Amino acid sequence: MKKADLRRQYLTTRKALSDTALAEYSQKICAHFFDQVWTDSRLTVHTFLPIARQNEMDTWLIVHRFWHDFPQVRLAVSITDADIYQLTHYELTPDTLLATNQWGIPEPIAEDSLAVKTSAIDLVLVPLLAFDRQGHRVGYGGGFYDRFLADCRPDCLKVGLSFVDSIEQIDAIEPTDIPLDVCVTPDSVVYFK
Ligand SMILES: Nc1nc2c(c(=O)[nH]1)N(C=O)[C@@H](CNc1ccc(C(=O)N[C@@H](CCC(=O)O)C(=O)O)cc1)CN2
Ligand SMILES: Nc1ncnc2c1ncn2[C@@H]1O[C@H](COP(=O)(O)OP(=O)(O)OP(=O)(O)O)[C@@H](O)[C@H]1O
Repeated sequence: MKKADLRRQYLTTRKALSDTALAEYSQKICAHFFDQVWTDSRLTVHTFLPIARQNEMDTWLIVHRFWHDFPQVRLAVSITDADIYQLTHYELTPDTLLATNQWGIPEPIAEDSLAVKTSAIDLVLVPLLAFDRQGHRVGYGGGFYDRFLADCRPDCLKVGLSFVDSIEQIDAIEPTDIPLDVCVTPDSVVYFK
């Protein structure tokens, strides 16, 4: 199936999720991530912060678990520059003030935050709408994560978080598409290599 069709279909599916289902799926994904994916050698972890109106995975559950149980881990989140399709990264602490951008994404305020270099990131939690058996993904179509992941260290672990199971195959994969290493769903953890 083509990316544009998948995007439409899975945006509709996700927007129809009840608050109860959203909370249950988010809790299951969070539990699988800590039980099966994260290891304590990964000290700088990048996450997205959820767009509430898009019913994205509630990554705040993961953030709070890190703050509470693993305070040695440095969390990083991005500011999105839509003009150049670039993400720049900053530390996220319990004291970080956030402002919501035009897409409903909570972002730190650059002047008040410590910058984090892409090369320092050990693990990235990747937002997606759908993924396939090879680890390819479909996002909102901006190519923000393709560019970001291309700049990450080769040993940086790319972890997709998905409410749905893998589909057979995403068509028309481009050379710029960076595959995931692993994807966590409410029911399973899928490794691609
Ligand atoms: N939480 C989160 N942060 C993220 C991403 C993401 O997918 N999730 N991104 C991943 O790359 C980047 C932002 N990408 C985006 C690209 C387009 C739209 C957008 O056009 N939103 C429309 C509605 C889209 C629709 O419903 O069809 C809007 O808000 O009006 C939003 C975010 C960086 N940060
Ligand atoms: N490293 C790159 N350099 C230049 N263009 C790129 C790069 N990566 C992706 N693109 C372009 O960005 C566009 C959107 O890519 P794609 O449809 O894969 O987005 P997506 O993965 O769904 O979105 P996102 O990464 O924002 O979640 C494509 O036209 C692609 O060619």
